[in-house]
Amino acid sequence: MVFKALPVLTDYDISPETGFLPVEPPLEILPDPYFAPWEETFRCFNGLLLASRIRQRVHELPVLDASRLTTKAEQRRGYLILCMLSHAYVWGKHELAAEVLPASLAVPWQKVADMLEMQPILTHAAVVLWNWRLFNLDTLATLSGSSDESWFYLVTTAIEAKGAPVLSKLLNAIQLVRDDDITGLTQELVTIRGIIEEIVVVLRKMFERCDPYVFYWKVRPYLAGWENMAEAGLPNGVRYEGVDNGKYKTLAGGSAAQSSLIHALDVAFGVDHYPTGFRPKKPHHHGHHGHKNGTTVDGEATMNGQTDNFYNETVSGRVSPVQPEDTGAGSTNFIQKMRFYMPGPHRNFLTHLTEVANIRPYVTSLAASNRATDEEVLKLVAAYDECIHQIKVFRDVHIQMVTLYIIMQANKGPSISHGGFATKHSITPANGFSSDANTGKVANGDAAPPAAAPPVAKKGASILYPQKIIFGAPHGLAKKQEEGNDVIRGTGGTDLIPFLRQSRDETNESKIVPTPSMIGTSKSSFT
Ligand code: HEM
Repeated sequence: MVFKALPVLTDYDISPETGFLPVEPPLEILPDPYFAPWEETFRCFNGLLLASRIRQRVHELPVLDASRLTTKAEQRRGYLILCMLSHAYVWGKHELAAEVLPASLAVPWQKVADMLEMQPILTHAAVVLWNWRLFNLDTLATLSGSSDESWFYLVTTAIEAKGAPVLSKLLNAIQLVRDDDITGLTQELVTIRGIIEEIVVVLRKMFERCDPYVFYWKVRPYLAGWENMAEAGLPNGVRYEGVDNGKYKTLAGGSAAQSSLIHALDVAFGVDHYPTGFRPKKPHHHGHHGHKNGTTVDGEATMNGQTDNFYNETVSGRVSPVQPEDTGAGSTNFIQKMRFYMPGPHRNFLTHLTEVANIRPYVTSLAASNRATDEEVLKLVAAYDECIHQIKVFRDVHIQMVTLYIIMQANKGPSISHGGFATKHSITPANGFSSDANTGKVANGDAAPPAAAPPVAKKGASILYPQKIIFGAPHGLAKKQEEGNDVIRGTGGTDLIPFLRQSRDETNESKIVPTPSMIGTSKSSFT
């Protein structure tokens, strides 16, 4: 039998030791003095943001040529700087959201994103993979200047580090399936289960030092992208001056849903995800399966090893390199959409992994064969199911986290009526804050810098940071609580908690021997 070659991690910018994290700590400064204007602005951008001076400073920046960032490390540093400065610029502080991003940020941001095969928007890669230093593990940058934000990123970075060794083990497991080595595969799965368990231990650390209030009101607004952001004053997204003739871009904000690590687990274990509310009922796994031989890779487009392949838009299926158009309850699952925001080589790795993933069909076919009651097969099935169970536990804990950090904070409301953010009427020359949305004059009466009359949201946008009405928006799942209606809906028709629950349930239902979900599906458990 001819097998497709297994991916070699290093071909995809992945290290067997550090996984999707770079082996060397990210650069703390760009070595070429040409980029000093960026570094100098970056060094003090938290203070500039707090003083509503960041836009002014950006207007003074020259348009630098990002092609002078020659190494990967330099490109990642440049990308981090431009992500942070651009999100600070667009969302501002006590300012209306800016609808136009000046060329000094837009042009090099697009350029460096292209070099990294990414998008010009704040991503998991920017704030988690390339934003740390080894000083008891610390971040290089935060938007809010808070230790809570550092912790939020660092816990995620630590998950990437803890999970890194799993990647080689997943490839080993795939090889062991090809070798038809049941005992070896069982051992490998037991080790993998242990690693996923450790990931969950790290995940729980989020509760220790990231205050939900600070996260929700001070950090999350800045992670937002510009998709489904009409209520925040960006109905069409953001125009990047000097890029694509200034066409509007709508891009989702940063989310750990972009973590290639979690995607790799789903792909390797054949956990499929469907658009929210569109999920085929999985048939019982015992007694039948869709593959004659789980070790064959050719022709297994969906690799879930079942007969329910009628739905072909699964996450572990192929991923288009272009941005999926439908971001809501339509045909494209949100998790799949997140691959668009990963570094190119990592995204390509997941595609390759999809093509060779064979564990689930193999285990499924054995469980349905006349060897189903052999002790070694029973052990294998148990080991596989325990891996799935740990991924499901990860999602259980994650749902609790989202409930505490988002749903509960949104329900409670801010401790100061405007949540620390200005509404349009509070931005007047009298209060001394920043620019006037309608005239483009800065608050002290001086004319705005000529390069850019502050590009702001349209007249009439009255809510800058609409946490009070948007649930879940910053990661691209805008949620709007309809008046007189208890249901929290996403503007794309999706709903935050149902989406996460479905993802958790899809995991649980991937077990060969079904067990009920640990957390009930009743809505009341989360409200
Ligand atoms: C305070 C902590 C966290 C909050 C509030 C949070 C919030 C969210 C939200 C709102 C979503 C829905 C999709 C979106 O809007 O992006 C999501 C998805 C997701 N998050 Fe988190 N997250 C947190 C921490 C983490 C961490 C540390 C990880 C680890 C990698 C993680 C991994 C994921 C994944 C993989 C998804 C996709 C859904 C799934 O696979 O089931 N999250 N998160």
